[in-house]
Amino acid sequence: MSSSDTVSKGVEAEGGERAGSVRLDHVTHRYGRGGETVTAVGPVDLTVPAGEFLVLVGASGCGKSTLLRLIAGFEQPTHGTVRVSGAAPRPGETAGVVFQTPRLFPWRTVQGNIDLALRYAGVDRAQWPERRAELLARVGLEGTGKRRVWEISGGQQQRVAIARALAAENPLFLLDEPFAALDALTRERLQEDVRQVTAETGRTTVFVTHSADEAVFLGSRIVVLTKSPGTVALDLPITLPRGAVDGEELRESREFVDLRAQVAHAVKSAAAA
Ligand SMILES: Nc1ncnc2c1ncn2[C@@H]1O[C@H](COP(=O)(O)OP(=O)(O)OP(=O)(O)O)[C@@H](O)[C@H]1O
Repeated sequence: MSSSDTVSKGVEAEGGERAGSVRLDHVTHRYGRGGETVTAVGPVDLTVPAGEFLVLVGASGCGKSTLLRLIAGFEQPTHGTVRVSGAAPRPGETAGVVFQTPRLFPWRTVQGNIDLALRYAGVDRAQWPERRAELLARVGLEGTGKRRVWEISGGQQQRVAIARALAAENPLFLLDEPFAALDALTRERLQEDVRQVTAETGRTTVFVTHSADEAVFLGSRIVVLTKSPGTVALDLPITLPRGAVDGEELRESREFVDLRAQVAHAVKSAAAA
């Protein structure tokens, strides 16, 4: 692992907060103005310590993406405050973000997409080849740099999106249902990759999903939201082993199966309440 990989370990940010920590104080978000408004989330109080892998789970429309967008700084809370590393989040700077679809530049090559992210992150051009190779290797895409985006599969495109989000080395990594459109096998493979990447780099991660299985496999903590406007229905630490593990073995373990059932039940109850 290169020194640049350990992005958040021991780094202090504003106000003595550790880089990558997230804090939501009494956050509510309402879309629209005047007569037509939708309260999407809140009130939510949530503290995510640096290095944690938090998974937000809940029924469709409960406000998961809205919470993620608030943490990324894409939206401002209607009430309350959001802090990342002790400061207000800045869109495009605070976090690496991966969306449900890869959102790559289709006319560029794989490496062209990565290079754009490196440029945006202010990485010295002389370092691009090394950093690019490192990022592509990290997501298992060695040797694909010169291919066009349309010449690689959907799963590979999402790997490029992950590499791009890691390029800036921010201590916070946000993923909004990144594997929802992929087949089951690719999805499981990418889950293992994300689990490994985040464990190795120590990044704080907030991951949105509908899937109890995905949540338990990935998270060191799971927050289940109530139906809209989403509030915290369940806040559950996950104590499964986090290092290098055999994914299949983990999924078959008694503890995993029990936790998955507990989370699935909580999601169902929260949606019905
Ligand atoms: N830009 C917007 N303008 C108005 N309402 C919005 C907007 N974005 C989301 N909403 C509404 O806010 C609520 C929460 O939406 P959000 O997308 O955060 O939920 P979600 O849990 O991520 O849903 P899904 O799992 O279906 O993606 C929903 O009622 C949705 O219709």
